[in-house]
Amino acid sequence: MTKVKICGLQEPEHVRAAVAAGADAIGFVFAPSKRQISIDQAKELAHFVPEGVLKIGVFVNPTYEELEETVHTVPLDYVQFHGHETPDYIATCHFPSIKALAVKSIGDVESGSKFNTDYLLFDAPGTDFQGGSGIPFDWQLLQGHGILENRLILAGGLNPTNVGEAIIRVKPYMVDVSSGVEKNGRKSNELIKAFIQAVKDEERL
Ligand SMILES: O=C(O)c1ccccc1NCC(=O)[C@H](O)[C@H](O)COP(=O)(O)O
Repeated sequence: MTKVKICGLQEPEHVRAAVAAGADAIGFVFAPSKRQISIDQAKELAHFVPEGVLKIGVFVNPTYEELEETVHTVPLDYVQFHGHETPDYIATCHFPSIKALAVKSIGDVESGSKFNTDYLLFDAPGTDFQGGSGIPFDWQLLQGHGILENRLILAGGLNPTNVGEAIIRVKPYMVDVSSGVEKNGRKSNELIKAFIQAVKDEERL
């Protein structure tokens, strides 16, 4: 089944809801964002994440010291690089990792081959590439990139209504959502449940 990452969680009730609904991964945003949390908050939230559900930290251009402290304190399973980090920088960090790339053209998709990370997350472009925009990009740009299949995480504007079609068209290893499971700027237990159910329903068809 396509794996699911619920990103930008800030409150215990939403972590619990995501885990109960069957999320495979939980994302904590440490980068400047309306969803940013501190290392101590993430450590508290991590108590609600059982073994087997991945804890992924989202960073934008972090220092090695910041990564090391966060990975060990929370603790995290993966580091998600969401800024302008170079392949060399990521390689020297030696953490299990995900590189996020903003997709405007086929060249952006192809640039993924430069990164020796565990996964590549393809997201919508922002103004200065950050994440959590809630805007989808042209999935057509990812079609036919089967070589990425087991490393491909699809993000950007997914929601309970469009995730089924996204899975059919892109066949990602994992789907990632943040805005699409929020109501009035806050995560919604109902939408988290609906999103994960929509992924499961797609697999049953
Ligand atoms: O979510 C944020 O606020 C954020 C801020 C800065 C860098 C990355 C951020 N999010 C990373 C994610 O993995 C999001 O889930 C991904 O961009 C998809 O977001 P959305 O389009 O809102 O579903």
